[in-house]
Amino acid sequence: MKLLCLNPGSGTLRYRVVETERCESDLPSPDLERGMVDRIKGKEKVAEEAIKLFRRIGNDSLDAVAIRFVHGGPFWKQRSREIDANVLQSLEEVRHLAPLHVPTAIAVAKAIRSETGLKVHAVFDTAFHRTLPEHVWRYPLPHDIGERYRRIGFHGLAHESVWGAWDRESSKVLSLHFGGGASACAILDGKSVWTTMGLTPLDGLMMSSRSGSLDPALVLALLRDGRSIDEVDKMLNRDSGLLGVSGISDDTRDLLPAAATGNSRAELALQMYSARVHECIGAGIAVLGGCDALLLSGALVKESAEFRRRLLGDLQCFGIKLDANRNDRDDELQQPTLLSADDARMPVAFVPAEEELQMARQVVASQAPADVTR
Ligand SMILES: Nc1ncnc2c1ncn2[C@@H]1O[C@H](COP(=O)(O)OP(=O)(O)O)[C@@H](O)[C@H]1O
Ligand SMILES: CC(=O)OP(=O)(O)O
Ligand SMILES: [Mg+2]
Repeated sequence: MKLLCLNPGSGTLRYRVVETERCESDLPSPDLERGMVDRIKGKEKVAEEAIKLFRRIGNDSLDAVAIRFVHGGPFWKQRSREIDANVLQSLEEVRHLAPLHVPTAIAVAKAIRSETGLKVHAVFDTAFHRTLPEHVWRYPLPHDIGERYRRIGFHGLAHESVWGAWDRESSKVLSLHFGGGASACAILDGKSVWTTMGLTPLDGLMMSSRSGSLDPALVLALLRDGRSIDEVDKMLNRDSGLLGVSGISDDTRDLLPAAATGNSRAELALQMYSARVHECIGAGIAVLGGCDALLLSGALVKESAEFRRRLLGDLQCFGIKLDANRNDRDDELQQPTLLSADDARMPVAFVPAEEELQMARQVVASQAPADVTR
């Protein structure tokens, strides 16, 4: 099956055409066509780009389309599901739980469905985290709040694909993904056992325009001080993180040079981002009881040696030591690349997050009769 995988993130639209019969093979990339529309915001624009792409690739050369849904709503434990009007309605109901993602994915789904009679699959970024143990997924709230308000976890496509591309002999893996959103995932023998995002992808690490974790009473204080729910939602999701602190940009391609030329708010934003990553590396290692490999992925670490140094350069207490020659390169990392020194106690590597390939795998897996997530 020739599947067009569309991945609308918080800052980009990535796409890839995958021949699904080959997506599990270890042969050189089963790529037919792939790419990214960068620096794109707003659901209408993303949907327009998706349609342009679909028309260019051509209805006749495709068998189906898959769209990444960051929040799966009632389907969050499933790998994927064919979209129909009922599925779309259920996903509409969780648009507020991932406001940077779900409304856009819905707009893309509607646009593609109005263009073609091909099957369109929603692929869920949450399924990998269905193995979180209860003491991790449950919040310390009154017990009868139940499962509705629980940790779900996101970036599952990225974390699972990174784990799958790494040496599967490693039992304890800490995966750190840095895109517009950022999260960590502790993986024990291939299963997600802890992750920093929660009920929504606003939780955990500081991000490009998202605050990450805060004192929950701060949200109450903002509301009590007269801001509306929508204003607070916008502040936390769109006006915070690197953008809010720096006041310049949500993009490390702007902030790193600004910090280098003395912009103190750009420097502060980058320091705060790294400090939260340091805290979560400590937490992840504690959760796993050690760590056989620390794996980095995502656009922010892919081509910036300096950013990787900021994140990991000062963590020798954990046995983390970047090798200057391996890390300090100007080119974009494309393949799994060891970054740590030979005498480091903990291997550190960059591993590309093949989210679109993982989407194709999830569509295939959920069509198999034995699929456990159905
Ligand atoms: N070299 C780069 N290419 C693309 N994005 C980058 C790069 N360096 C930093 N970024 C930041 O990373 C974000 C893109 O991350 P990515 O994971 O591709 O997208 P998304 O978060 O939309 O999934 C951009 O919004 C931008 O702020
Ligand atoms: C889950 C999430 O935040 O995704 P992205 O990094 O693609 O915005
Ligand atoms: Mg992304």
